Amino acid sequence: MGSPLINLHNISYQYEQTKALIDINLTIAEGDFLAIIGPNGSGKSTLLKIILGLLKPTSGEVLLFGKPVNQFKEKERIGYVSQKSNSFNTGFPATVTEVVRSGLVKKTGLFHRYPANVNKQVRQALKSVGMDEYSMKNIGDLSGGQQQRVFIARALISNPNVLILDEPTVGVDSKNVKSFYNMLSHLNREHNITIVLVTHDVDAVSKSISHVACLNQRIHFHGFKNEMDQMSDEQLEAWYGHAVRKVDHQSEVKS
Ligand SMILES: Nc1ncnc2c1ncn2[C@@H]1O[C@H](COP(=O)(O)OP(=O)(O)OP(=O)(O)O)[C@@H](O)[C@H]1O
Repeated sequence: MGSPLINLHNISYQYEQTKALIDINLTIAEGDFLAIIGPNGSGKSTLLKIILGLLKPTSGEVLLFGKPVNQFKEKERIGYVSQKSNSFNTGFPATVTEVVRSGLVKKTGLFHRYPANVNKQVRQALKSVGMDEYSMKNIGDLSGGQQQRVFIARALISNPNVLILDEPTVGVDSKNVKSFYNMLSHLNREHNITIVLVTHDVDAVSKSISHVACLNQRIHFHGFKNEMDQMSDEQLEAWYGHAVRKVDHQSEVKS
């Protein structure tokens, strides 16, 4: 196991009326590709916001690279692509290059100059998501999946160690979901980027991930993805809140 990059200790979170998270303990290590899965309203987005320091837990502690989240200053080490990235105003006349370059703003500040090698950095980021041929296109002229790749390139331009994605395949048509997850797998394996994502595509994502966390207010399972198959029906029911039936897609295809 790689060194721990994100540690959550006894995290709980309460919105005014709703208990969203209860006593979450989770360690994400260098090199992990973790999918957080769970039914609607199970606290997935809340958990990501707590990791990113956008919400302060009601109780518990978050450590990023060994430091408490409020003392962690190297924000560029964690890239984030929110669920709403591709609801960006696509009528806005920005090229793919401009969108990716804007990922450096948090590093340079609004009124600072971009570094001299910015064009090379943009090219590398676009290449790593398979979009280098689209650099001069208008972002509004791309498909949902292509736009999402550009937003990932924007997150990658500051060379993060960790990439956090909230439902990145919303807006990606089903035939492109597989190649989208292959691209994330490539970033994880070849560029050594630790990936944490929230998704509902349990089946499509399962070929790419190393770990899975099943969340429904509490963590009902966290471990290697092949161990998830050993969850008992009782554990599955407790997780989902109602009876669930396991479907083996492999045997469905064979029979
Ligand atoms: N800003 C908020 N104010 C009050 N309650 C909220 C707020 N955001 C989320 N909640 C509630 O907290 C719970 C967890 O919500 P969260 O968005 O984290 O779930 P989720 O698993 O990401 O859901 P989905 O899969 O539907 O996106 C839900 O019951 C939700 O209604």
